[in-house]
Amino acid sequence: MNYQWYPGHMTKAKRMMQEDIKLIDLVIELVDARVPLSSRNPDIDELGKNKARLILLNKADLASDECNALWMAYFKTKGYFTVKVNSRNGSGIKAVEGAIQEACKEKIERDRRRGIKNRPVRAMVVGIPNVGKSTFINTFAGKACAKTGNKPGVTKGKQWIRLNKNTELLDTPGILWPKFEDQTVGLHLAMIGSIRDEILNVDELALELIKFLKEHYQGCLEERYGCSESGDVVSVLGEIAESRAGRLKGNELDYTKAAAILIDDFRIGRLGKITLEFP
Ligand SMILES: Nc1nc2c(ncn2[C@@H]2O[C@H](COP(=O)(O)OP(=O)(O)OP(=O)(O)O)[C@@H](O)[C@H]2O)c(=O)[nH]1
Repeated sequence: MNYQWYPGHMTKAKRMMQEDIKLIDLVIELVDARVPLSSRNPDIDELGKNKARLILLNKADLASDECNALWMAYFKTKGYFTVKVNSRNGSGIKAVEGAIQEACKEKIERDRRRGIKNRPVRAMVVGIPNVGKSTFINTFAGKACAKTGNKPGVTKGKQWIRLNKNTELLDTPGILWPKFEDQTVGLHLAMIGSIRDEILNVDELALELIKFLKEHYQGCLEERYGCSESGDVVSVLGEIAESRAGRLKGNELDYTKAAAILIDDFRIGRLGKITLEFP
């Protein structure tokens, strides 16, 4: 689902997050491994202060392995526990359990000192639209997905998923709005598909993507479309149109269709594992 954010939506989302965050020990923040900076929400550090934090580089299957490693190291230096995952097929998911325990070590230790035994860690998943929150929750909860029902003393209507004897997860993720002010951020979010396509100029997006790929992932357009990559961005798009999009009336090249094909191929990983941002 795609969202359009208005000030009212943002205020409401923030209020809901503030409510939910009171109930938990750990914030599990999903970012898109292809755009780890742009897919972070500007307010999450403030909202999640005093909480244990875990960052998941989701959709790691679509991002460059080398960049995934660099981003993991980057977030580590910033003091976050980080795991790369593919929520769709479950790879990396096992490591999340260990990371949760690591990230909540202090809390577990504190409980132990106070003589509190077996109080599970409570966590919630947060992230911008389309980053994979529901997919992650479903995969992570897996078959063990036994909803615990409303708990007395906890806000009415909250459902907790008991993951194991140590961990409970709020079943509804916190939806965070993305940053908008920065043009590059907008562009990157558009490329990965987290901004409504109706409000985008797909041709422009495709030209920007071609420019980026020519510079950082040489050969990937050639491999996919058999185009030369040596010309300017418009002529590369023209070559893609030539080979993939068919002709318009009057024998004109269909640039818009070519642009849509290119963007789609990128989003589902047909151009290879591509990261758009570097630490
Ligand atoms: N390749 C790949 N696709 C993923 C992964 N995780 C989620 N997806 C896909 O990304 C899309 C969005 O996933 P959702 O789980 O609906 O994302 P969400 O964050 O809950 O989205 P909203 O409900 O819009 O907030 C779906 O098409 C998923 O199949 C992943 O790790 N790898």
